[in-house]
Amino acid sequence: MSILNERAHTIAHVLIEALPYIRRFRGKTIVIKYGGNAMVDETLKQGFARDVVLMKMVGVNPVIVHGGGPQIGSLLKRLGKASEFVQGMRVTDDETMDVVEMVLGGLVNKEIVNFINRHGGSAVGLTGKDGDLIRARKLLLRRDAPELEATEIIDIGHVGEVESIDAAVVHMLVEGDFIPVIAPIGVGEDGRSYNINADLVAGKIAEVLKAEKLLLLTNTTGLLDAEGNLITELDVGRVHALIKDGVIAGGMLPKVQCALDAVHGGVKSAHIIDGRVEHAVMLDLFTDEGVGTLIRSR
Ligand SMILES: Nc1ncnc2c1ncn2[C@@H]1O[C@H](COP(=O)(O)OP(=O)(O)O)[C@@H](O)[C@H]1O
Ligand SMILES: CC(=O)N[C@@H](CCC(=O)OP(=O)(O)O)C(=O)O
Repeated sequence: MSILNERAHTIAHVLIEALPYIRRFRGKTIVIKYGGNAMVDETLKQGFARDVVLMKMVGVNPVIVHGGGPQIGSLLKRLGKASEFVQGMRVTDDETMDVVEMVLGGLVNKEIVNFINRHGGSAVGLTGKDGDLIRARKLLLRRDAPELEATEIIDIGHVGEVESIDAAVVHMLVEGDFIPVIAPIGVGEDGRSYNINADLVAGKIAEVLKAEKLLLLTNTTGLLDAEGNLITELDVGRVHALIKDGVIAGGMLPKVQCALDAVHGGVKSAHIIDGRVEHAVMLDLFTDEGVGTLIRSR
């Protein structure tokens, strides 16, 4: 076979391999959590934008929820403010909340929108304030304090949890063939802004939209065990032990929690994948190559 024929053969093979997946996902909603750690360079960002546009073009409805933790961290650093996390959540005082809103609702959100639109899609950026999409309440963390034989409540400022989602604006955009790009900022009953972990927002949105799949793009090959090996499918019964032993920690805590909540809430499956791999979204959805950690209800 000539080199040209060989190339044509490979292209045909790849397209044919995608066919059953396109048929399966056509008309369905896929919620993609695009973590700040997966937005590391231009090539990856362009690859992500192309994948999302291709999904839309073949009839799948992507809804993006993005993070931006490292991007918030770097602006805080430039402003001389330290980043502090408790149980994977950023301690958010008044000044930090302003920075979070600027970075997530402004810089990061508009960059993703712009990338998608430059690659032929029609993306629209929103925060949870637009259309009253994400109603939030203050998140109070709990920590067992054996020395006091009690549970300690920790207040970490303007950090919220999702109280409710009004997805009307998202439905409207999807029906109009737009790609919604959502920043994880919620609004309280009193009109205050809340900084919400992006994984938690993605999980709830996936639930409310009855998504076919929740894809969580991060900076590891997936969930790793104590030896650093990839856990390809998460056994729900194992989760508590993994948390108790400190194997699931930091930013992986809300990720695993939201994936479990989403599948219990009706999302068919959740997948934690490596966003540092070029075209991670396309590989996961349209080929047999999907890797990472799969979480599904039993
Ligand atoms: N068991 C685990 N497996 C993989 N990553 C873990 C685990 N426990 C903690 N982590 C940490 O969680 C991080 C991913 O969470 P996070 O930094 O919040 O990413 P993102 O910005 O993509 O949401 C990993 O880079 C890793 O440092
Ligand atoms: C409360 C809380 O921690 N909010 C996160 C929101 C951004 C986020 O979740 O970004 P990644 O997905 O990139 O980590 C933060 O301030 O970093």
